[in-house]
Amino acid sequence: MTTHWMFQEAVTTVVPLPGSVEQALCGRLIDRLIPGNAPRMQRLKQLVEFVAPCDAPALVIGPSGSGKELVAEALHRLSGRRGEFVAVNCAAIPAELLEGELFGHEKGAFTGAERSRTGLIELAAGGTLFLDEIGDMPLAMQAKLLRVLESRQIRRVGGNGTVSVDFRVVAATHRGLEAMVTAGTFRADLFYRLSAFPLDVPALSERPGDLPVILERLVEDQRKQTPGFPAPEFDTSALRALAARDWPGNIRELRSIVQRAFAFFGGQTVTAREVERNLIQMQPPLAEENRCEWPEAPSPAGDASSFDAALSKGVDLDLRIYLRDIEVSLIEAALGQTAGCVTRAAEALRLRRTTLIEKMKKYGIAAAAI
Ligand SMILES: Nc1ncnc2c1ncn2[C@@H]1O[C@H](COP(=O)(O)OP(=O)(O)OP(=O)(O)O)[C@@H](O)[C@H]1O
Repeated sequence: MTTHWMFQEAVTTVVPLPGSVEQALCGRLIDRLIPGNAPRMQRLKQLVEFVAPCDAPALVIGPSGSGKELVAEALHRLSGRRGEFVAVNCAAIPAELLEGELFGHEKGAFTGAERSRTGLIELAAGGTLFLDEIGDMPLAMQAKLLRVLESRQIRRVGGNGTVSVDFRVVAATHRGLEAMVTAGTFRADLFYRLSAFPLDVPALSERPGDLPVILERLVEDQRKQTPGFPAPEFDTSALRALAARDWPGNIRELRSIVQRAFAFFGGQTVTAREVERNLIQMQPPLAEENRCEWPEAPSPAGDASSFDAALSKGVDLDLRIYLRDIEVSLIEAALGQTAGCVTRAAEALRLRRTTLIEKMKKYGIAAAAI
């Protein structure tokens, strides 16, 4: 990946391998590009595979940090387009400079334009222009973008002639564009032009079952970025604790947790206790702190001698987390015995069905996965 241009934070480019080559080498490419197999992700990935080869614009919608740019990159990688993936964050470029950035400018077009410059749209020729945070694009610029999408021609700022450019637009937003259209802050015609293929990326909390595979990818990414640093290992209690959270910052927030885990627990096992106390509440681990060695996922009857032994070793116990783990183990066991039938599992646990469903949602337990 190379970074160009004045607003380096706002613009990135990726040169792809032809999708078919990667696909042949490594199985289903989309699964490598976008980890996660929750039903909504499977549908999204199927759509991406269908939509990728088309030239029509696509609009990726979803909360901040949910992976919209990853989806846009996947569209590009699977498109077979030979050009670059040029990503522009519309919210990060001042409104008065956005036109020059996108369309380029001629020498002397404005004060300080000492030489002519190719715009980002031209840079994306034969490739994909990714317009992130499209909801932040000023209305005047929206009108110009629509004209370019219709005509496939651009005019550099201060230039006389037009240049034809073959590029594909993928836009993304975490905002409700339809509401913006109603409020008059987003052009209806551009909205309909961009949303030829709307692609909905779910929040991380809507797919807790995907957390382990996403976490694995984030750990792998971090390991590549910091070679030589031992990676932490998350045990099943840690995975449950993470899956039970809301994640308002989505995968970006989970990435920060992984970075903390590398700093605090490189080469060690992370349990639910470290997740809560150190990675979420940000208490630095103390060298002399005893780590919880309680047996994980205990049987309902428990084993009094193992508890006695653990207590006599002075093991620190977080009762809340421990009891939650017991609850999760029992729910999983009941669902396992009833082949995932929630009604019968609720009967076995003497819970109301709705209570069990609420608990399954809270802990990220999917009946189908049992
Ligand atoms: N399925 C996934 N598996 C692993 N990592 C992911 C996944 N989706 C996204 N990420 C990572 O999470 C981070 C945020 O993703 P991304 O930038 O695509 O989110 P976004 O929705 O475009 O955010 P924003 O709305 O702020 O632009 C990135 O580091 C990305 O690599």
